Amino acid sequence: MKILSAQQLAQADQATLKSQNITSDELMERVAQLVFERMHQRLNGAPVPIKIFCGIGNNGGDGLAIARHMIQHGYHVTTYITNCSKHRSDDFLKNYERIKDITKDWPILLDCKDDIPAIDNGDIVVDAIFGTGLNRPVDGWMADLFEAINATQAFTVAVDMPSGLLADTAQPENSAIIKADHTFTFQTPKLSFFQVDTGDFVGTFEVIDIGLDPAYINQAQPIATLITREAAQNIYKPRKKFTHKGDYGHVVCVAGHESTMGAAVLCAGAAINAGAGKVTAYIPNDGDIIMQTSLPEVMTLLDDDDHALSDIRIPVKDYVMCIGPGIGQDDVTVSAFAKAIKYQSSPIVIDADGLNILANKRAFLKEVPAQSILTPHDGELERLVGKWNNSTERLEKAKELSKKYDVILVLKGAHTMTVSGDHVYINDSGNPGMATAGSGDVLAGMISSLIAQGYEPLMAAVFGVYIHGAAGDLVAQSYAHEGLKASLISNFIGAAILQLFRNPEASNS
Ligand SMILES: NC(=O)C1=CN([C@@H]2O[C@H](COP(=O)(O)OP(=O)(O)OC[C@H]3O[C@@H](n4cnc5c(N)ncnc54)[C@H](OP(=O)(O)O)[C@@H]3O)[C@@H](O)[C@H]2O)[C@@H](O)CC1
Ligand SMILES: Nc1ncnc2c1ncn2[C@@H]1O[C@H](COP(=O)(O)OP(=O)(O)O)[C@@H](O)[C@H]1O
Ligand SMILES: [K+]
Repeated sequence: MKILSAQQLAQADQATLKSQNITSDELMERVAQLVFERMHQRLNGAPVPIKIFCGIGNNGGDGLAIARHMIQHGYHVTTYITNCSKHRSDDFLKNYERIKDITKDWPILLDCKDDIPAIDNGDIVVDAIFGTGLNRPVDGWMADLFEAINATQAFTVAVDMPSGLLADTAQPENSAIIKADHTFTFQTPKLSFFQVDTGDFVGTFEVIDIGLDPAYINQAQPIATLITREAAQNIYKPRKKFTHKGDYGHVVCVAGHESTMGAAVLCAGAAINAGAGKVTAYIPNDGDIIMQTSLPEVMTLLDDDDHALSDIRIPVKDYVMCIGPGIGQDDVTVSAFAKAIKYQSSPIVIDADGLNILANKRAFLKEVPAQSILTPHDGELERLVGKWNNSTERLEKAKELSKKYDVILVLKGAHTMTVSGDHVYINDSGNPGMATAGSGDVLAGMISSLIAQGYEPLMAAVFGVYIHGAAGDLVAQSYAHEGLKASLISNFIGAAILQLFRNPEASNS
């Protein structure tokens, strides 16, 4: 699913008015009707007090139109206008008149801190103050109002976006933002919904298709793409009947150190579980028994050193290298790593200590083959690109690194972002149970496995990340977040691929 910028959405809005020959007021009415229907479906006429806060732009106009529908359906609605600017939009003013025609009274105007109404924990708050038109930080009494709303337990529903949140530009520190429990967002989700410093303000969210001009949406270059189940289905490559293991590639996992052989086992195991034809683990000599007893399907190549990797020689043709899980940073290993990546000419996957070595010895970055995949968590990313002040800057720094060295970055987190030049793919599967030791090793093995099977590196990363999260989601259904561990994610890779094509209704029955 495309993620468009606030500016693109405003253009889509204009294109829609033209192509569908409707007025902006009619579009606002359509939007309000769609939000109202969803709220009505859930509330089912409940006599709960609903407090709708409306700004004076089009987001406020939406709020007023939603309020009107709710009042007409017998809901207990109080409508407030936050009188925060002299510039009232035309469609706000039309809806301001219309609601008065129904209630025979004007909505309550809020002008200062003293006007902020009491909000009870049992109320429902609808936030229609600011949407994509926010153009400066919220301050003064409006910030006090946001704080008052956030301080209550009242269930808060945001219209299009939580007010105070920017859609796709850097959010200033300590911004006043309404913390929504649920957000009805229009046409496409916004980039800030997926960023670690802003995503929590959105609560759960629902994308409402408001019927914006398909021609505009189709040609628009998205600022990011959300990888949903449907997107993952389209990337999957089914196997052909007359094939053999040679068709599914060979992964060599260069991994492990005396106290971290588990990382090598997890990485190689995930490479096998994700479908590679053959997997070899290149490990310190003492790791042989551990690997061979843990994973009978995996072959081993042993380093001369018992405890660490000291000289990585791989006498095998045509393989995909995955290097880094649990290798440590002993001096011998750093030199061996440099030599190993220098001899690679096709894309490899670099994770964990492989990334830390690259951060310490930046000259090695030039030796990384084009289109290789680097899979940093935020600690590793910071070592590679330096500190950032906000998520927008984090993403910009990652794009720069990706372009400078022609590599693909998998920025791991709650919504893992795969960055290739200016293209960003945001993952929509996974859960907090996956924040557990070794789950990154599993991901690195999976992505290498997919490259070995013929997926282009970028698609291997995007699809691998999705299936990794989906496997984690299946594990969580039986083991809860707490019981989820890395080896279980690996064991559920096949189930996650099956689940991609299972009819969700059939699987519930
Ligand atoms: N495109 C679509 O798909 C569709 C969009 N639709 C809806 O329109 C929404 C966008 O509406 P919008 O452009 O009128 O902007 P909006 O968010 O109401 O805010 C602008 C107002 O706020 C003010 N203001 C801003 N910052 C402020 C601050 N910090 N503190 C105080 N004031 C501040 C600013 O005032 P000014 O800067 O002029 O003084 C201006 O008056 C969008 O989110 C969606 O809900 C649908 O109806 C149809 C389809
Ligand atoms: N809150 C979360 N929600 C979804 N996925 C998560 C969350 N936290 C971590 N993950 C995923 O778990 C994995 C953790 O990787 P990493 O930090 O490298 O672990 P390790 O180094 O222990 O192997 C990543 O794929 C990341 O996206
Ligand atoms: K809002």
